[in-house]
Amino acid sequence: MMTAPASITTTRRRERTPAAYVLEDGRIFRGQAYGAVGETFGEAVFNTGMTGYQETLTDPSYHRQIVAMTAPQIGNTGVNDEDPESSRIWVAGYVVRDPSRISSNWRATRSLDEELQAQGIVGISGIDTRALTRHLREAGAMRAGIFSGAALADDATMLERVRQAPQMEGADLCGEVATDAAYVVPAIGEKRFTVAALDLGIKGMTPHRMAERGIEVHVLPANATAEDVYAVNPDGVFFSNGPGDPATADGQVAVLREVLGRRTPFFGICFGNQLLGRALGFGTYKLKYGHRGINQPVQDRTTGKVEVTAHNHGFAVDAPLDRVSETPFGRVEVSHVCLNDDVVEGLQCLDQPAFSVQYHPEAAAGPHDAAYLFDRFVSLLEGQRA
Ligand SMILES: NC(=O)CC[C@H](N)C(=O)O
Repeated sequence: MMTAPASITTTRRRERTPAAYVLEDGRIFRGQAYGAVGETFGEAVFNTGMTGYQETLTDPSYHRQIVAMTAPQIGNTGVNDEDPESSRIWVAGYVVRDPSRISSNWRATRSLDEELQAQGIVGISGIDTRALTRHLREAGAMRAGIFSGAALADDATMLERVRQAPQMEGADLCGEVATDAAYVVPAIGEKRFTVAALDLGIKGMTPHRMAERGIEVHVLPANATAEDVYAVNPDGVFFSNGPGDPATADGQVAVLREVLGRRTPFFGICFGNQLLGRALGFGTYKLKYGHRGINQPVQDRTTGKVEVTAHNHGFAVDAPLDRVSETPFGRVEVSHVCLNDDVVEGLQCLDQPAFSVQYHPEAAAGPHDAAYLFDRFVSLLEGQRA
């Protein structure tokens, strides 16, 4: 008799536990419990990536968000020990159309359903995620809740609970996901530079991409001061991605202004781009439904090239696309723009060794089109030394 190869694990068909996904505006989707049974609240968002669900689930920027996957079948390659971007799943809840009942991959150690249950992540399956996505595109991201098991109640009660949950606008969340203690990611091969990286919810691949280029990365807690930053004697400073509303991060903006004042090379990703925008004097605003996925077209305006890029942002920088801006730290231009909707995707200082992007050149998951940005950072570090 043939035995199944070790790489294939099958998931027991779960008994159908009814679940409801309740949106703040009263729209309700009914399906079955997926992952843990119970209740959870967060901002309803959708991700258009067809692969990379493990990286999505463990990206700390998804803290307090209920993520729906637009790809209809999720879980096909199970869960492995190599792809997580942090030590745990951060999404507040998970919404899928059709969970794969078979996990088939040579690296898989367990099924996604088992992993969601083990980490207590409440999810829902069997709902029309296309209708959900169309609704969120029309009505905008909003608060939501998943209810199953004993938490499933009458519609009015569930809706009331959703409407009591906190909003994403004004949420200060970096401190809830970032490291408490500083740590060092050593350079791979010969050490060329030291960088102080503020952890605002950093993904594991980011320091790795720097380490690959000879950078020793000192990852610092979100509340690190300028003194802490300069205590590591950095050749450059990096601000990471992270959850929540950038308008709340006044402490980090003050640190960044000091970095700019000292003309230390700076690179920011995502939340880090929003904070560079704020440090330069621009505002930030909430997008209607955000950009989340691994297939967003962005134009690098300095080269004219279009990149396919990974995104996870619900806020954006409010900077003019059509002209160079004068700021207290010199001239600045919008270096990258999203071709779907003209949202600012990057800032380039013209009189400072500083730049940032709103998207994810570390590509975990996602295409590697934007990896050159880490090389641009290395050029800034080299330039400072010359
Ligand atoms: N990935 C990120 O850094 C996200 C930044 C911010 N929380 C946003 O939603 O826009």
